[in-house]
Amino acid sequence: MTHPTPASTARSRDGRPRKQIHLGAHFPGVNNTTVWSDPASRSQIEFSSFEHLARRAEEAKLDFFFLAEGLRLREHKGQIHDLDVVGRPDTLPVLAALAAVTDRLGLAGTVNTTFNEPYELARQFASLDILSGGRAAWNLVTSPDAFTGANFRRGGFLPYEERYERAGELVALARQLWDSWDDDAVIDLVDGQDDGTVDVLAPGGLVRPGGVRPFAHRGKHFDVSGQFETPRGPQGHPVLFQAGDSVDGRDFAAATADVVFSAHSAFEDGQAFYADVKSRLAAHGRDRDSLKILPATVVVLGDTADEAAERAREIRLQQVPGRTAIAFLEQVWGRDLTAYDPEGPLPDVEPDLEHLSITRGRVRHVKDPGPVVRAWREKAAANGWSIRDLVIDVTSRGGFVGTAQQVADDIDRHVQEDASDGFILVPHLTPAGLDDVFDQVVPLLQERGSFRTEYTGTTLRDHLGLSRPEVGAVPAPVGDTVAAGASSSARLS
Ligand SMILES: Cc1cc2nc3c(=O)[nH]c(=O)nc-3n(C[C@H](O)[C@H](O)[C@H](O)COP(=O)(O)O)c2cc1C
Repeated sequence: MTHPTPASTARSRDGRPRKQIHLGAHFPGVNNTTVWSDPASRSQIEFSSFEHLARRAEEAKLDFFFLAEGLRLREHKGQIHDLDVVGRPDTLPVLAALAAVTDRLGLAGTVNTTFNEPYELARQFASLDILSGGRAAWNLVTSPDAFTGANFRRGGFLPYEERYERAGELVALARQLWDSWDDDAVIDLVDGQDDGTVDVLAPGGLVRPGGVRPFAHRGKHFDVSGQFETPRGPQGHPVLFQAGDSVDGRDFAAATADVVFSAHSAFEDGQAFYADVKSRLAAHGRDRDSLKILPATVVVLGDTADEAAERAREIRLQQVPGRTAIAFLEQVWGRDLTAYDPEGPLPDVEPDLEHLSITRGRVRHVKDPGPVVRAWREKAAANGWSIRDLVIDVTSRGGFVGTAQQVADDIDRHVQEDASDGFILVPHLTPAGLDDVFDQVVPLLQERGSFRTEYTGTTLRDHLGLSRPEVGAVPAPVGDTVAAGASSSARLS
């Protein structure tokens, strides 16, 4: 099922061939991971910011650039949440623009499966794959909340338990659309020769008889039929990422995804998640290497371990100023806590169960705050912590903190010992926050033979060691799928 990952003869400590590390560069969204108040931070919306991170990631030979998505401005107590930056552009135009200024870097975009239609998404990602020469990836997310859904044309939200059902039908349908074109469907008009190669990018004009087939599908969530407009991309199907953590999410990943974007970056937690998700693959007839698991992580470097730890502490203090700490507690307490001093003890009032959705849009709501509040009070009392100290602790994302050598050792250990297949690196500063990782840590990973020194392929599937799907190799969507029999030999318009 998979290509061998780029060759290295080096072996890991237990004698297995050394696994090759996969690395992505995450362009932060509008949350407080980036210290927006730092003078070194730039715009979250100007193209130069995206371009900086993408160019530097490509120079460091990373696998891909990664964009998250938020579809509605967050609100807090009825107001736009503006403690961090507000507003961001749509994912796909940004990636298309980056395709023009990069050459090999994969371009991964998060796009929701609940609010969009399969034809639109299949066409957009096939187009990105074509424009980028085979570098497109789609991170499938399923957030179904009504607050976000109200922005969409059908008020388009779903019952929570149906989100993966719709996602599964949508992706299977997208694959059917991508497969409705043969790789060599277009006859090259320049030389008119049938040389049997993938001719998607040739200046074609004639469709080979039978090379493009109509589709028709009637299922629970979609009832569509027609002909797909966009030729099959260089990768056949864009690489599919999945981000979702529940049992349903893990099964969906095992059935569907090429990459899982996870939050399990700590070593033991990572190993448990890795074993769990990989063990689900066999039931879908897939081998372990056909799915890569890449947790998000942050890296803080220093000349000594102590210096790095000190810097990490400073970054956390910048990420969680007093007002942010209070706003975070208000999400759990469901009430206004602005009268409390963030440098003082936790609020003595109890949570207001009537108003738990005080914050709306891409946040996790605590269903029963009682046990959470009790545990936090105990933790704060035991450590002598203020509100701000506690919020810094409970919102910590862990990550790698140390000298470049220590961080390289640690990243490699996680990969060689199956806590992950690599990482999606999240910077503290936008857009230059990963420059020191590229300059100092990546060369050490390269020296030990765990990370490529040159790209050996042209597509993201090549970088990740993933096979290129053949036409028709994946199952049809659940529902009535009309076999794509009748052929089209019409001239392309
Ligand atoms: C690491 C990670 C990153 C995510 N990134 C996004 C995102 O950028 N946009 C979004 O709408 N949802 C995002 N999600 C939310 C998931 O798509 C999903 O809606 C959520 O995790 C609930 O699904 P689950 O119950 O299977 O975990 C992310 C989830 C995880 C675990």
